[in-house]
Amino acid sequence: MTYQELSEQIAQKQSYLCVGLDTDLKKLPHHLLTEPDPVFAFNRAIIDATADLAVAYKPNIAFYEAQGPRGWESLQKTLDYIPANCFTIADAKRGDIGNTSGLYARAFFDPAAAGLHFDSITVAPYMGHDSVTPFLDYEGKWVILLALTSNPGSADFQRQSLGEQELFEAVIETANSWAGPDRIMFVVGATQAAELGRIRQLAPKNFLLVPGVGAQGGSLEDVSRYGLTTDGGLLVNASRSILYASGGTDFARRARAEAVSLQQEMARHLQAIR
Ligand SMILES: O=c1ccn([C@@H]2O[C@H](COP(=O)(O)O)[C@@H](O)[C@H]2O)c(=O)[nH]1
Repeated sequence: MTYQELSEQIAQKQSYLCVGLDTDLKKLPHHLLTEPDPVFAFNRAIIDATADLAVAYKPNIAFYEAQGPRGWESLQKTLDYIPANCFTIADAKRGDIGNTSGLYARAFFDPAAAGLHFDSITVAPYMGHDSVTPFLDYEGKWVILLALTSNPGSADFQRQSLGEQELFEAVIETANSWAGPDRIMFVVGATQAAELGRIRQLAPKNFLLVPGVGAQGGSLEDVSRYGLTTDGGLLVNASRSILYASGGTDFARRARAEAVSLQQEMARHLQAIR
């Protein structure tokens, strides 16, 4: 999906909601456990309940890898089920020396070589340009670099001062010399909304993937106020608050209600910046 198409989806749906598919077998409603593939059955119901409200889906790969080969099968079926007008994110946080990154890129971007067909992947920037560019070799695919993450440990390295800048700012500035905002996004935690003004100065056009509303307590209002651009410019992720709104047979209906509430707030913020 291109920058323009993503921006159009946001305008059409009046939403910048990304539903995180952090599907944990231990948290699935009991009635699904007799399904041949409970993880896929759950994801399919969540996607059916939210596809008109979400512009993106983000399976966190750890939840699938932890299930072994069955997990990869559930992931492939889930990815195939996501509607074409939704942006897909492999939240895999990869990155290694160039030849290894090339294989990670193939695994997530290249169905012709037995890989998956995600639009984008999250990448840790720590190993530098040659660990990231192999992902950019795939025309039309996106890299989402970890910049300022939502967790308390983000202070350990990302907030370290490098003279005039902090490390996360250097990540954004340097990565923006590798490719344009049509290929690179940054992860900025919703719990870091206070830094969004500075981040927007360095990355005025890049989309930001913002996890941390809902279960981690980040504020959608603050993120929207400082992060929205006229192109949209945000993908705000919620995983547990949507997926596990109910553990019963009404889980999909309750998930939808959570997504509706986020989408309605997003529509208000989008209207305010027009
Ligand atoms: O800084 C980051 C980067 C990634 N994540 C991931 O996003 C979701 C958040 O899930 P919630 O249940 O909505 O808290 C999860 O997959 C994380 O691994 C993040 O939270 N923060």
